[in-house]
Amino acid sequence: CRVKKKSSKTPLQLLLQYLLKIFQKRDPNQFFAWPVSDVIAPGYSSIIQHPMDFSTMKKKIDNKDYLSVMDFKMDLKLMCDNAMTYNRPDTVYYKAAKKMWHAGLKLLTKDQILGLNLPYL
Ligand SMILES: COc1ccc(C(=O)NC2CCC2)cc1-c1cc(C(C)=O)n2cccnc12
Repeated sequence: CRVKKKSSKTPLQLLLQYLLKIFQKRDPNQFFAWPVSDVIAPGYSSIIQHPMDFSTMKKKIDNKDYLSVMDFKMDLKLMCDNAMTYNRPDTVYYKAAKKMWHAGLKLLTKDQILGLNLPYL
């Protein structure tokens, strides 16, 4: 008999998936979509100790690694801080990270989240 794969998501997973999509839309060039490699960014892995990107955040949502929106917000900040550490202020990556973090600060507040019209809130 076929074992039914349990794919139902918890309310937190549904919320974080929704929030992740909002931030990914703000990265049309997909600079934050995948881990940064040493090939495209020389010396990256020796400068950045804790890399983070949207694909890793997606995996963490699916693995239920995030216990709160705050955990998710910390990884968004880590991703942006990494980009503002490795890249100089005049680069597209630094500027994109700065904008991304400001968007994160504005959206990831209790009022903003409770104000989202989501069925599971
Ligand atoms: C997954 O990361 C990437 C993926 C694609 C690109 C990319 O399309 N770059 C083109 C725009 C001018 C070359 C850049 C990056 C990229 C992100 C980053 C970050 C986030 O630091 N980065 C730093 C130095 C050089 N390249 C990058």
